[in-house]
Amino acid sequence: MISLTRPNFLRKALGLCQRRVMESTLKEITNGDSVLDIKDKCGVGGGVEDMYGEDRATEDQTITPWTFSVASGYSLLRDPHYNKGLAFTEAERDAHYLRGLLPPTVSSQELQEKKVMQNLRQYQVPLQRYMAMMDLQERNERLFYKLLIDNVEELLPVVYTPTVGEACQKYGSIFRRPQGLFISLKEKGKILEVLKNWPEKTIQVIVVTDGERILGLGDLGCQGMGIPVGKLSLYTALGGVRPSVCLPITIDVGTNNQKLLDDEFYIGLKQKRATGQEYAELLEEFMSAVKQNYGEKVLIQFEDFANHNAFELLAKYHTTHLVFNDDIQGTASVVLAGLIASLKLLGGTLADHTFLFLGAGEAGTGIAELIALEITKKTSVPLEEARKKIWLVDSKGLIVSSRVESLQHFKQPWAHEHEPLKELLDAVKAIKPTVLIGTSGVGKTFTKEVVEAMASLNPKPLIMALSNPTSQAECTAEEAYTWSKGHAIFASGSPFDPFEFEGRTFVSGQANNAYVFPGFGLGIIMSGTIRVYDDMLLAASEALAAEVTEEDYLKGRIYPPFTNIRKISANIAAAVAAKAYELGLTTRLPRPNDLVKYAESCMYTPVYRTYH
Ligand SMILES: NC(=O)C1=CN([C@@H]2O[C@H](COP(=O)(O)OP(=O)(O)OC[C@H]3O[C@@H](n4cnc5c(N)ncnc54)[C@H](OP(=O)(O)O)[C@@H]3O)[C@@H](O)[C@H]2O)C=CC1
Ligand SMILES: CC(=O)C(=O)O
Ligand SMILES: [Mg+2]
Repeated sequence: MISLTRPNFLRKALGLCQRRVMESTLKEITNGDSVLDIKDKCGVGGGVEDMYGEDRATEDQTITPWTFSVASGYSLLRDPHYNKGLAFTEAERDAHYLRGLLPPTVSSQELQEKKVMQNLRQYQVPLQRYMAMMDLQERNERLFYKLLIDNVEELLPVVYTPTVGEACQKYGSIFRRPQGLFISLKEKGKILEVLKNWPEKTIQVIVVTDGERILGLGDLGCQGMGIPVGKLSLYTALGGVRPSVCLPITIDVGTNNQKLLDDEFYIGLKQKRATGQEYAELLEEFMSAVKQNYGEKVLIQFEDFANHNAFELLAKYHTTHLVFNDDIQGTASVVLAGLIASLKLLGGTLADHTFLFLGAGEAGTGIAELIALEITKKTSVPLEEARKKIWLVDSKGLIVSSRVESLQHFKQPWAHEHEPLKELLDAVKAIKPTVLIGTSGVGKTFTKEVVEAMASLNPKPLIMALSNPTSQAECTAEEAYTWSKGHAIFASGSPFDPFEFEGRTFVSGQANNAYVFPGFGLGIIMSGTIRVYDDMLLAASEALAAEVTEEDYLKGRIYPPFTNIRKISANIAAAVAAKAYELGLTTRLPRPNDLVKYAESCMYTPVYRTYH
């Protein structure tokens, strides 16, 4: 294998494509800038361009003295991108200096998968499974993704919600190796340099958090890193985006979590959160550096920011950068898909239903707005009117017009005329919703009385307990089915096991943004889309809803199983890309004829490659 080596740098074995090596080398030598970038900066045309960018126009630039070397067998075994463990063939063992470094047996990837699954299943504690999976990802990336893809229903709760929540809470203690970039206040003024320290030069998706609202677990500061890492592993496993183009980032501006500040193993800045101008300036530098380093078409997914920053960042950057807030937009698209699908069971159109939310933050108001938008697209009802079918309750009670002056801006559109009500149960009785959605981040808030009230008002109450992880779910599947006497249609943000009630087995759906963001991102990347528009979210919702089958409905679910997720992601990607082409937002031209086939052809597969 040909590899590039560099002191203080993660070693990167390339060698599968000579051209990629040369391009990458050229970027490195020129400190990440292309020759044209440098010429732009110098304001001169330069002499004859050689492929190393070493013409007169670049003479005053510092360069990194790269050397090419052949990776020894030992370092090949320790490179997670290329390691195949016992699956190296006899010929590869000869060609790549591996003789003696491995025991004699040659195993297939399938056998390796079987063994690792067997080992994983022996762990009783979910966090141990999580750590074993993270170890595998660091040891053998392709095997990690093969496991995740082939056993998605079993392993999603391990690498994602609920276990990732516990992992973030204990991240300081279980931390072994950095899996993404940490950008803290200490790096202010140097963020572009920090980005250049990442070993991969071509990045297409960044998931970034500042750790202030990790699932429903609150401020976990720097330990929120588990979330971008987990989300990006789903980009690859569920959406087929290559792992090398994914970059997890945690921005550390401190934490207000006193428990973490007092914890000797805490890995982040030991200070209270920076706010106001200091925060805005760091984020501005970050956003500029990302665009400067990776160009216009890198997708930046904001994840688990507290709502006061989340709405502001989206509003500030959606016209200048390719940004997407998963908690506001991705969640909205997934929930809307479930609602569209549920109409087959509930009857009527969306406009015929009344929606009540517990929780009026990112998820709640994001979903509410997309429902209203969909109603206006499907009927001639104006947005203002459509919003009147949607009610939200926050920590102070029902959002009503008498509260409007004191409401945050994102709640104001939902302040309808009504007497103030403090309790959710009173709101259910007064508003008489057909659909109840939990986005409060507070567990056990859909009480027996609330579910019974929903069941008394509706033959089939639709109840969604979206808060994560499981401990924060507004109610469990068992509670929803038991208290509604088997009448509820139920979905939740974190998964629940099938539940048997009076001889019938109910399989609830997982209303989680993981259904949409991987396919959504793939659609954007493969079409070279440069901005995210709401119509693309609606297209994703329609595509996901179309995947729900009669068999799913019979089991009581309004989402398809995750087992088919790669096919689903290809369809979502195609629908999103088609909408982006229609809106003129794409740069990958001409438009491929068959976007589903194109999406499938773009997908990363984790099978081992043969090394010559
Ligand atoms: N299933 C999925 O795909 C997703 C799930 N989520 C989950 O949704 C939850 C909320 O996330 P997000 O919207 O971003 O969080 P926010 O902090 O933006 O919003 C939380 C909202 O809940 C309200 N709230 C808090 N406590 C109560 C209470 N006891 N009674 C009534 N309302 C209450 C808050 O009220 P106030 O404004 O008055 O403070 C606020 O309006 C999290 O648990 C998260 O994991 C989020 C995204 C996706
Ligand atoms: C699923 C998700 O994005 C959340 O709970 O924040
Ligand atoms: Mg989130």
